[in-house]
Amino acid sequence: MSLNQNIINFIQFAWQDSFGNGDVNSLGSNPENGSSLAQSEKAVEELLTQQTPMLATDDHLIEFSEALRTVAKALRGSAEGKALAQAEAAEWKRRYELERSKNQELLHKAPLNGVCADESGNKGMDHLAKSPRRHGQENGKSERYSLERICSHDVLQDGGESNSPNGCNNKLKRKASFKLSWGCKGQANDQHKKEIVSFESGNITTADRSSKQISLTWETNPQTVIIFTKPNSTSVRVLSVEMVRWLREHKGLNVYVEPRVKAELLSESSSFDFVQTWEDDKEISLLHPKVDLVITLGGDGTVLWAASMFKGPVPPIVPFSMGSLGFMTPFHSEQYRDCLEAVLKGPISITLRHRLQCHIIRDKARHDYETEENTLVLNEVTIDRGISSYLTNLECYCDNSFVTCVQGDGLILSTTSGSTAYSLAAGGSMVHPQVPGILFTPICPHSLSFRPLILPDHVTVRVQVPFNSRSSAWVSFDGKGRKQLEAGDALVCSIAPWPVSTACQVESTHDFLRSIHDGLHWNLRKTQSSDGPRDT
Ligand SMILES: NC(=O)c1ccc[n+]([C@@H]2O[C@H](COP(=O)([O-])OP(=O)(O)OC[C@H]3O[C@@H](n4cnc5c(N)ncnc54)[C@H](O)[C@@H]3O)[C@@H](O)[C@H]2O)c1
Ligand SMILES: Nc1ncnc2c1ncn2[C@@H]1O[C@H](COP(=O)(O)OP(=O)(O)OP(=O)(O)O)[C@@H](O)[C@H]1O
Repeated sequence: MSLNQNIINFIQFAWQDSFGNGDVNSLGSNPENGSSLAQSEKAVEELLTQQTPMLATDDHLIEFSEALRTVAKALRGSAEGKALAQAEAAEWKRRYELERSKNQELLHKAPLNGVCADESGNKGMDHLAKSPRRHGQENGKSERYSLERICSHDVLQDGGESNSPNGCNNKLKRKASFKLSWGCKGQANDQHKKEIVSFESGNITTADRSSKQISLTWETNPQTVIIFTKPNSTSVRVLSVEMVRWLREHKGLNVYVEPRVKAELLSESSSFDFVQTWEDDKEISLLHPKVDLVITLGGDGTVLWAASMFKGPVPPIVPFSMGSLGFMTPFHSEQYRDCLEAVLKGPISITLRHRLQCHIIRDKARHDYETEENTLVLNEVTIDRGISSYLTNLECYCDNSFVTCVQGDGLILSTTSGSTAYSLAAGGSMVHPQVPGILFTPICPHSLSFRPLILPDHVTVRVQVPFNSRSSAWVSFDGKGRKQLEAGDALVCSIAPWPVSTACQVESTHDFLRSIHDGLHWNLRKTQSSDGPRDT
């Protein structure tokens, strides 16, 4: 094959892979393609090195070779990603086949063990009877019970009498207990740990695992509160003066406020010099261990603001509504005394709101230490086209699986708390804030079939601006702190280990429904009158 032919082949492969039919398997699963691509890429490199030195003025050639290098880099990245995903898929397939053949084997042996079919003639899970085994054995280190095995189909067979409804005397007594293990990210070094739950009777129920209404009970009295207030609002300013005084004089609490608010309070009266504040945002992140409660006076934006001040754990927030909408602010400011009395006494219902931790990885960063700091969001992280008039082109991956390519105005990765904010406006579902998950909502996708997704809470989502993108993209965090994403840069996002707990007026579900009824007038319609045509 001539070198020129090689270049043509290479460009064809590059074109197909980058802009072609979107078939993830097309390149990696065809070894011929892979090797021809590699040969062509090599040949192009050879050609480029064999070229007589180019004149500095030969701009087209320089541009062309740069473009080829970029394409080669993108191709290599994409092929590596695909290979990884395929290896993982192959491993799962192997495990599945192994499990299936083991089950088949047991199925054949089962009649000899006295296991019978159910009424439908099928053999349920119970036919996977094995030799007697005690629960204690599951704690052993044998490979069979390694934590990777997430469920046990095993049945204890201890020689007792059967109570089988179909009269089959199969000596099965009860199922074996087992454990399920969850991978979870630890705080230290982000190491993966396992959370293990035992199922004593061998029955999986969600009753103990589901996220229930959470109640907070103080074990010692709260002593320190921090108040965040919406700026430039006279009503907020008036209330903050009154509330700080009441908290000190009637409740004997230590009060922290923002430096701006301390100046406002001192301008009212010098008697407010007991109020504490901080110098810079770094200092406030150290306040967490001292503060028992956060109070916000404003709208949802003030709750977002308060949460953003805590880059790690966040004390419980009591949000007073002094804005127009107030999805996350159930408390009425007029009754602040009663509300705070109840909260300080406890117990209180809380909504545990998950946050997303977002991290930008720059293509030009060569070392781990060059990565940027994590940003935590309570509502969402948005990747959009900013001032560019081109479509955004965003490649999205969920763990190592390719999700899709977003071509449109952008993408919202939202928490369930944020599901009623920007994500809702872009067509995403409204989700109860205690449902753990990540909403994947496109903004004006240029495609008829791009419906929003909800992903489970354990995944890591990666959104990458491809090398062939016409423009850069912009990221914003809860509507703030815009950052540019250049071609090759990626945003990586997962559920953060530090949720935000907000106090409920009644309880989580009641408050959520109230906010969608009162705030959005959800499904408000005049009731149809009873007169008129009826089914006969
Ligand atoms: N098209 C849109 O709907 C759109 C566009 C940009 C930003 N936003 C939202 O605004 C948020 C920032 O809020 P802000 O107050 O700082 O800005 P803001 O002052 O521009 O207010 C945005 C509006 O969104 C409401 N809001 C915020 N969080 C909400 C939530 N979880 N559920 C329901 N409504 C919510 C606020 O009450 C406010 O009315 C962003 O996180 C984003 O979700 C929405
Ligand atoms: N303590 C604060 N310091 C600086 N900015 C703040 C603070 N609290 C709120 N903000 C900002 O002020 C803006 C408006 O706040 P907020 O949403 O609470 O009030 P609102 O707009 O009147 O309420 P609503 O959105 O319900 O109508 C938001 O952009 C928010 O980020």
